[in-house]
Amino acid sequence: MTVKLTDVEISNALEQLQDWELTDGKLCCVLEFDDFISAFSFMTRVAIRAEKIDHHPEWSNVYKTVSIALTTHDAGGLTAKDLALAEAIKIEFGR
Ligand SMILES: C[C@H](O)[C@H](O)[C@H]1CNC2=NC(N)=NC(=O)C2=N1
Repeated sequence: MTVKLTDVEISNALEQLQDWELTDGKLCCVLEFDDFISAFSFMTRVAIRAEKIDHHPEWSNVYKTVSIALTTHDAGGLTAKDLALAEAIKIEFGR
């Protein structure tokens, strides 16, 4: 059973994660790349990391923009798994 983060834990996490905001209870960001191939290769790298930690993003890609929303469906809110995936995304984005 995955434990939901508290409001304090969420606001602490948001302070660490620049580029991210809370929208409808999900951890969201919109990332811009130089071109489509950079955006899509980023998504491929994140997909491999997501599969390894068994936690998957809700996301979409339009040309060189990738929009991401993280939540834990099993828990009905944000958990440590979302923070772990956000960290992996941050590493792959390069900040
Ligand atoms: C069985 C498996 O662990 C679950 O279905 C996982 C897979 N990836 C997941 N990803 C996300 N974002 N939320 C989940 O609740 C979730 N559950």
